[in-house]
Amino acid sequence: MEEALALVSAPVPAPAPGPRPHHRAAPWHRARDIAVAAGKAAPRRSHRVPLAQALGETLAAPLAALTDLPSFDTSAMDGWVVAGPGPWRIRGAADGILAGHAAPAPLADGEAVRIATGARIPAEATAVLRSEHAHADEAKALLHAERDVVTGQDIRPRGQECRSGDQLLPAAALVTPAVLGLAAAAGYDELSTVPRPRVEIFVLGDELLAEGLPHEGLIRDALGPMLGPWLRMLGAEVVATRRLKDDAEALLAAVTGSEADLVLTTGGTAAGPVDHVHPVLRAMGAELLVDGVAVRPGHPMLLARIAAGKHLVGLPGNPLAAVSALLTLAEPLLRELAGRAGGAAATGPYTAALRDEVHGHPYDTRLVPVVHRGDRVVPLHYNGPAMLRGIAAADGLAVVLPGGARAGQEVEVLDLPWGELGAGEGCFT
Ligand SMILES: Nc1nc2c(c(=O)[nH]1)N[C@H]1C(S)=C(S)[C@@H](COP(=O)(O)OP(=O)(O)OC[C@H]3O[C@@H](n4cnc5c(N)ncnc54)[C@H](O)[C@@H]3O)O[C@H]1N2
Ligand code: MOO
Repeated sequence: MEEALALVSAPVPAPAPGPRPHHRAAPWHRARDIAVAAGKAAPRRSHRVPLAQALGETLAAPLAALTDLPSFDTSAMDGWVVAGPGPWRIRGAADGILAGHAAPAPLADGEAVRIATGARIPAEATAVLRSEHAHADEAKALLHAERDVVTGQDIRPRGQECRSGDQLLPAAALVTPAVLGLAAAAGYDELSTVPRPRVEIFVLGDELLAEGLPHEGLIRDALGPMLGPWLRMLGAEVVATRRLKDDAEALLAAVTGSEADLVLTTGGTAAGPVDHVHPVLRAMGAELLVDGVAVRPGHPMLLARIAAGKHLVGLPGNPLAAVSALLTLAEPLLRELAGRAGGAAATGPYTAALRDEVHGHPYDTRLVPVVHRGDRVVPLHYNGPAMLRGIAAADGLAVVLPGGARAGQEVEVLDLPWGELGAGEGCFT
């Protein structure tokens, strides 16, 4: 302890004695708004990447078609392409016209030729007959239709889906596998996207073990294995997750040396003798944008601007408090930095009715793990600040305002990024 206090004293200023005053705690919605504003104020970035690397990023500019789609009149079916009314004289080679072939010779009125799905329609053709709706006579000279033929049937005209230059998707659209397919069809080899924000994670704590069972006051690090994958699901590139001892000098060196857009620290946010995050931020001359939030769990969370366009989010060490801070401060900031805020992926919070009553905190907002069941959300037990058992069975966090919420009351819900995978039936409710 002596040693730890000595380390904090020079050159990093020691924390103020006694508990940190709470007058600076921002209301929960205000804290999120500040995180959004911090993200919006950061410089916009974009890069050009091959299609395969763009997955999960957002479009930096609208996606305009580089070609008509389809780029030529094309057959929608395997069968016969005909000109004029039938019956038709069967023309030419047995194979007919195949997809990928050069322009076929024009059809004369009264002619039919075999055609494959996706093949180019010859000039003067009027319709395509599916093979199952037509038959040739025994001599294979004449083709007869087996049902009425409508002009233009089963021909996809050039430009049916889009014309070259048409806007296919707006800027900020999330690049999904379907978007990669559309971009390729529309002629793109590369896309201009917003790069994933780079995040570096520093997990603080002398008491943390990287493997094995807890023993002699040491506990497993629950945040290192959780945060990287979670941040990737939020669209971040995690450059590293490093465990640091409770050492102010080491933390200062790590934070100042980081090239990430967002540094995440875990632990050390409170006012204990080895809680070095505040003193390190002071030593760096960082600007504290949020210093405590009126939310349970996680109230010592903080957000600081540590350099132009670079931020630090301090997550409290209690694991559920860290999740609360991740979703309160890091998620909205990253959504802005990743350019996801304006796109269709930005569904934002919504409301749902609680199945059961949730007791409130007298002054602070509570974030409570819930799981969707039908049109209701069920609050989960094991939601204490040090517990992950509730959140591990959850697919959302309910925002319970001071005073609590009755059964049946609508509350705001923050989806967890794996919600669509579905949470298993838990025995926790
Ligand atoms: N005097 C006060 N003490 C505390 C206050 C306060 O307002 N005044 N707030 C409490 C609250 S609320 C929280 S939350 C914690 C926040 O603590 P820190 O951010 O400083 O975190 P630590 O003290 O380092 O750790 C707290 C707790 O979490 C465990 N921990 C830390 N890292 C991990 C990890 N990676 N995996 C699993 N568990 C972790 C650590 O062992 C502690 O048990 O402060 C309260 N105190
Ligand atoms: O933020 Mo603390 O999690 O209330 O224990």
